[in-house]
Amino acid sequence: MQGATTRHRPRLSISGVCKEYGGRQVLRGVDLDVPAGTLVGVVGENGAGKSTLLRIAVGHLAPDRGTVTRTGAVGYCPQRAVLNDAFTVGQHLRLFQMAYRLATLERAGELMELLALTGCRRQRVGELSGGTRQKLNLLIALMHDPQLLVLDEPYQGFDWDTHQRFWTLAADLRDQGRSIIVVSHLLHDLHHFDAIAQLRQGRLHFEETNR
Ligand SMILES: Nc1ncnc2c1ncn2[C@@H]1O[C@H](COP(=O)(O)OP(=O)(O)OP(=O)(O)O)[C@@H](O)[C@H]1O
Repeated sequence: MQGATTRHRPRLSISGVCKEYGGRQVLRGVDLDVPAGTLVGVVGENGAGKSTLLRIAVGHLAPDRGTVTRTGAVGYCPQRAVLNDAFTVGQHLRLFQMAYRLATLERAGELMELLALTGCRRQRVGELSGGTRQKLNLLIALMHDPQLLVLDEPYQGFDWDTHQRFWTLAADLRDQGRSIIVVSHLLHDLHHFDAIAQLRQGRLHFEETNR
């Protein structure tokens, strides 16, 4: 949260970030600090620049100006899942186990249970429903238990029970001290956030919530 507490050193600190595409300015000086134990919502109209901001936050895209500082491991759930249709769910888990250098898939197994994915382990990703693909996309972002979670509309296509379980999980992770950013379009989800950052005309406008 901008101007928020200095209790904790922010896990993510974005300062004066600007980005344009082909002469069109999308971000015009964005500042955002996300301390440990904070769940921040980023909202805004379609095309406001939310995904652009998150891609810059995780280092997938370079800003034209401004700085981004991150500490600790990052878990990024992109808006569009980057999965290989020919591989099974289990093969994805083993691939990311190597990429994250995890000794075991214990945490992935817990998340599989929580997201009701356990029965899909042997299925090829190309055969999964949209919501189930999205569960795997989220699981891959969380399976290494990162300190900073950057989640771009992570519950697209989730059924209501899974949607509710996602918010319980997000609150637990926040309470354990993780820093979490979630892009959301759903008005009925805004009460879950500690702060809401609205992206308007290339700048973030902050609202505290009653949480
Ligand atoms: N690689 C790119 N090249 C050119 N323009 C882009 C590129 N990526 C995004 N844009 C444009 O930048 C603007 C912001 O896009 P972005 O995807 O960040 O918005 P968003 O707020 O996440 O939108 P949505 O709510 O629809 O997901 C849009 O006008 C989009 O067309």
